[in-house]
Amino acid sequence: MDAVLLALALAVLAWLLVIGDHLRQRCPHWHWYVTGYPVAALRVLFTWRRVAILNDLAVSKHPARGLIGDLIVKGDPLRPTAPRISLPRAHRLGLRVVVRLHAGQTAAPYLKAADAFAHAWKMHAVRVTYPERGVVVLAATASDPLERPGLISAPTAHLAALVGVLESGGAWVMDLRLVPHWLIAGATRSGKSTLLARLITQLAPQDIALVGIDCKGGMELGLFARRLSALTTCRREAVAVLGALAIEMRDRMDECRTAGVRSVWELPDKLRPVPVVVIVDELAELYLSDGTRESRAETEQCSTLLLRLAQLGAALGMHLVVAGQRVGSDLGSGVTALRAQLGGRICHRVHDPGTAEMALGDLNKDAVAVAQSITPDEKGVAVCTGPDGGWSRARSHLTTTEEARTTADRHAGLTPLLPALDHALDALRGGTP
Ligand SMILES: Nc1ncnc2c1ncn2[C@@H]1O[C@H](COP(=O)(O)OP(=O)(O)OP(=O)(O)O)[C@@H](O)[C@H]1O
Repeated sequence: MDAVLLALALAVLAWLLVIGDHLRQRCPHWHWYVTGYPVAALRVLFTWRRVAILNDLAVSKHPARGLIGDLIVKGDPLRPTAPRISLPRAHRLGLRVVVRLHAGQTAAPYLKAADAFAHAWKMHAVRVTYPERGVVVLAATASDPLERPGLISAPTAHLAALVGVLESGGAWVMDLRLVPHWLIAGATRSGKSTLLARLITQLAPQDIALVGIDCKGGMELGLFARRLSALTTCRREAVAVLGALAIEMRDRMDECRTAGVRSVWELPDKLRPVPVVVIVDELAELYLSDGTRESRAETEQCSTLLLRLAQLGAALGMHLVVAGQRVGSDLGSGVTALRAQLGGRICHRVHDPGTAEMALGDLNKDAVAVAQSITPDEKGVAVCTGPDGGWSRARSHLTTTEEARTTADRHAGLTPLLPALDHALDALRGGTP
């Protein structure tokens, strides 16, 4: 009987070796379950104590000093006990271990040891989370799931955009009903415009007015002009359009007050005004002043109007998606105040630590470190926040400019008219108001 079992095991092993490569390429998840996970799980179990001791996670049940005859002996206690861990449980992309902390231990040394875990277990990365006091979860991924992310689908909802894949393999959705305003940071060539293009392709078929503020002369958002209800290409125009939007907000407030409701979402469908999503590309252009009085006045107006939009817009169906290379506090206190109102954060690779700190620092210090470790090769990779306050690495779906423009053109007929914005722009450009 034993001989039969041994022969069977050898046959399965041989079969796995033969189809190993094929399985790895065609079904990486199955390859991981069958060959990677058992080895990695054993590695975790066998190395846990040593890794825990090396990283000061093990403690001794005995005091650090003892009595030998009449002598008190002090020193590092021998045989420290590692915290208890669960059996590693496999998931699609790696494994997960639950650690029960020793009494008085916090998650901080585990966060510091994340790289050591990944090294000892030969995994791509280990993420440490602490769902409750006394418990830490170590989620290890075998390879970078964002290296070659597949296309993923998710149920569509109004004002929600499926923009990419999360590190967990789930859908990365920017849902503006759940998180009304977003900040997207990233150095040049990090993937901001691709993400905005993806966002626009996802919102274009919906009953939404899109307003573009692109002070790079409209080079980026101009491609989608046919689906935009208004497009501004310089700061003066931005001030005019933001001013018109502030008036629109006041009108919406009046409508809500008259109907006795607290937000436009409580209005009957017939009366509900169309949601407006204002997309700003290169935020710094709105805040940088050349020192002249006119320019300073414009930046102050922009700052105040954007802040008002972010503060009051959510209940009035007005949303803000702001992208920029630099969003550091050096741009002025207005940017810091605006950031506090932008609940959704996305940080691609950045040049300066100040921008990563500005994008994620007030939410999670670990997220800042992960954002700073994104390399120039990882285009479209970002750290993003979720509606539950958590964060994750993610990668946007590569959307070519051509694809985004074609989609915007295809849905040009859905572009809602916002006459107040047109009038403001016409008045500024010297056209007929
Ligand atoms: N998710 C992605 N997957 C693969 N490649 C991507 C992804 N996102 C962006 N890229 C590639 O990275 C390059 C730069 O992207 P993009 O133009 O979006 O960067 P950017 O941050 O907007 O740069 P800039 O500030 O200079 O406009 C492009 O060639 C694009 O094809």
